[in-house]
Amino acid sequence: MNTMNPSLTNTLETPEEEQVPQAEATFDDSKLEGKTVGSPFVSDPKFSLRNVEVFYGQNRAIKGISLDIAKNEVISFIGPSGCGKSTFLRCLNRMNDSIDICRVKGELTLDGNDIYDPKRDVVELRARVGMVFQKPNPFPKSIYDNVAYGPRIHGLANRKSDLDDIVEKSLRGAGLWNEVKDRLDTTGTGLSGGQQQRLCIARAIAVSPEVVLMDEPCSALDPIATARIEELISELSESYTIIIVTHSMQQAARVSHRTAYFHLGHLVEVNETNKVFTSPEHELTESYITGRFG
Ligand SMILES: Nc1ncnc2c1ncn2[C@@H]1O[C@H](COP(=O)(O)OP(=O)(O)OP(=O)(O)O)[C@@H](O)[C@H]1O
Repeated sequence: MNTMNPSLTNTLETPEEEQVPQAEATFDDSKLEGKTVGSPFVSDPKFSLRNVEVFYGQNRAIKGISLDIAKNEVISFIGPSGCGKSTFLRCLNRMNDSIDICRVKGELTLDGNDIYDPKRDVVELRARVGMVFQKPNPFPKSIYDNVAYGPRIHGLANRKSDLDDIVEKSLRGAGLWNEVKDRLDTTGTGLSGGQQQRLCIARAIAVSPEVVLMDEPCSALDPIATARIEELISELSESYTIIIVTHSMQQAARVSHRTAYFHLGHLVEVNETNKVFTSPEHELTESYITGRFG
């Protein structure tokens, strides 16, 4: 595709450190609003998200995004730094609630029910929609207690043997059981970075979520640990809907069914991952995946 907007092309030829500010200054992004190209909608969505806007004080960080996410889908969110990927992800289990200046508008439903209903039990929502963060963040507790924590507070096990089963099943699901089964009472923070991230995945799946949100889950990991987590994502997608924010286009290409490209708070394109990386529909997607900015 060689139909770059001339003002954008000029911007992209500026020195690297000036690219992003100049792109934002010269590129009129208002024409992107509500104009997502590709296939943002599905027939039987797990999440239905319509006209979503997110404000931090006066700053409109998400600008009227509409998207469906299917059951058992793996979808990647990609785009330049600051384009709103994490903000949009955090709307899905109301993690933004903890930020005082943050306001979310629009219609966001999970299985047809309003995520932002004031009567909604947010603890229950976050059990259904779990989250794995960029930096592995195990509790300073034993490996066993890290995984048992959620099932205990949600009352998922009446007997110790039930809890033992959940811990084993979750650690197996996260591909960590064989490495830790003989030291479950040692501290989770003593594991390697990749093991800690798998422990956090075990902790997330221990409460039987339906969805797992992953915000750059491999950015602190080496290539071997990253490969292990990516394998795990493929395995987990048989049981869970997975939404992953990533800066690695190779990772998005390897793990996801669809890929969503964000730009300056807009959702520019959503398509089958293969299409996004081989024949993107939007010139901004093409510019990003070919490394012209971002
Ligand atoms: N807690 C916050 N308070 C105020 N503004 C915020 C907050 N978090 C994010 N923002 C702003 O919202 C916009 C989107 O940020 P966000 O972190 O969602 O982008 P991102 O695409 O995930 O970026 P990155 O790839 O760098 O993590 C940015 O302008 C950012 O400065």
